[in-house]
Amino acid sequence: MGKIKLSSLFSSSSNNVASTAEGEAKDIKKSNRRSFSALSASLLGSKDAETNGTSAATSSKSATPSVAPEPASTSEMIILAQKITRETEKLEAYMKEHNLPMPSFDVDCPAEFPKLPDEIAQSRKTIISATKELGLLAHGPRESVRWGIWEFLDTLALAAINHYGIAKLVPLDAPISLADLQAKTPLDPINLARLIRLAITNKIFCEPTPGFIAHTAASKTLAQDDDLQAWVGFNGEDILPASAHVLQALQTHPEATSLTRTGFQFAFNTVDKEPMFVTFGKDPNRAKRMGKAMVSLTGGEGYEPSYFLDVKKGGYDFSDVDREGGTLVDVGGSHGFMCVALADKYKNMKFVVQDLQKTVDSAPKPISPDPQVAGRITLLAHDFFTEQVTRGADVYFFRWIMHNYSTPYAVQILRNLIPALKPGARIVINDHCLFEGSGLEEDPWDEKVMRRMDVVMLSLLNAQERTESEFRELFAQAGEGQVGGEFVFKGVTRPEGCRMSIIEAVWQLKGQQPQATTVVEVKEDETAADAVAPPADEIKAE
Ligand SMILES: C[S@@+](CC[C@H](N)C(=O)[O-])C[C@H]1O[C@@H](n2cnc3c(N)ncnc32)[C@H](O)[C@@H]1O
Repeated sequence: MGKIKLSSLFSSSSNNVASTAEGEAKDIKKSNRRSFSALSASLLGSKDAETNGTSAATSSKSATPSVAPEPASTSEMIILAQKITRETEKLEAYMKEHNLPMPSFDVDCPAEFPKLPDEIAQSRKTIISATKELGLLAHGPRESVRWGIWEFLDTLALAAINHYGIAKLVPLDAPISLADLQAKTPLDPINLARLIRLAITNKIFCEPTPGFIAHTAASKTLAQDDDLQAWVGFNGEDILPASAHVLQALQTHPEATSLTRTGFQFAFNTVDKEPMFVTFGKDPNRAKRMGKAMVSLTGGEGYEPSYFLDVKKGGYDFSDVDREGGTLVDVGGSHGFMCVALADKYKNMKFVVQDLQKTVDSAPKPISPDPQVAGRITLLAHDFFTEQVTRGADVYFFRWIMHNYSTPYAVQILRNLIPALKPGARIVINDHCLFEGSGLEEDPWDEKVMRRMDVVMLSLLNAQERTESEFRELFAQAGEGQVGGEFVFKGVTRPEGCRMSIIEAVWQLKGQQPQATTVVEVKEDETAADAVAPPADEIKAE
């Protein structure tokens, strides 16, 4: 199967939804954040959740299962338990057949699953989501709410363990007494023991005999993986305090669009002073931790750049641009790793990686050991809150950019492209794209990750993940008032197995079909460091 066209998954009522939503959007033009989710949820109805690994039994009474329905007398718990057994047997059979180590909490268990074929990967996802659902049912409504709210305490314990480097202090091959471990940390014995014992309830460390701590697979992985430590540190010490202050931020500034009035600023006393990225820019250790955390995230399952490249599985096909020797601009492209991967695959295209001066300066030089690749990639300092300087390119690419900004900022970023756009220029966004409503079409585990990411974006940046309608609306707002041209929204696709979607629009002259020309004028070269406007700490978009 190739690309999944998200809009094609909707029933015929989706057209009504889109037009109703557009109508609604016009009515609320003053509103900065537009969500069509509630509207869509009621109109769209539920899809066949079973095909996506969702529990049809618990997701929606009206879902149409693709397999024969279970007898009416079978409880939801039994349906889930049977599903868990069925999918676990499939996973186990595959692991046995391929001589792979069985998952275990044992210290010697590998840190992650090997790459699994699609069907077995789906079994694994189903096990993850169905066990969660079964657990919730077994808790019952009141108890699941009562104790669900305490999940932040698990985060706190892990954050503290990570902060004091405790995983690295526990020997890999033998238990250590709590007294000996305590001697290596500034924590007192009671606090050390209580934090570790809470972590143990999540299979992070174990206590084989009372008072002696040893590694499990998870604690050993934490001890050995620097990027994972950074991920836990960034989440535990930046995101956790920021999210704890979101309510305060929302009560004070309910519009929640400014980069300097987020939970992050309330947590770190920088309200109305500076956005998070500026705070990090002043603290190299914190900035480095966030950078490494991003490496951990983007190298993780479902986010690898290879998804974008693999055309057979729904990645983006640039062969036509390549044939013409066209140019792609990676806006906010960091150190250019996506362009290196693309240049490796497409041998004629040219690439411009744009980022802030500091990031450009710290990029590896040469950008690739292969001169054929490096020779076609230009690094350019450019602030995307100023007018685009690379004019006439074929593609403007934004990966993990739009979700960092609330609508006024995201619209400004798109508007800044307009003076540079030739007819037919493509704007390709690589970001999460949420399903409308409560995501019944989404794999439940992916839905959980994306919804959590959405709230992380709120906590740090007053930003958001978006649905297809919301992306469409971004382009509509960015094109408003333009006389000559317009953004034509092409839609959303999603590579198989990937959490990120590909959202595309084309710039075309009003009333004309897109033309494909490939004249590229790069106005500045990589040595033009002084051509960069100072980074816009805060734009005046509201
Ligand atoms: C979340 S990262 C995404 C990086 C890369 N596109 C990727 O896929 O990993 C956001 C990037 O935007 C850059 N950035 C932030 N503000 C910027 C601005 N005003 N102009 C240009 N780049 C900016 C950051 O330096 C960072 O590299």
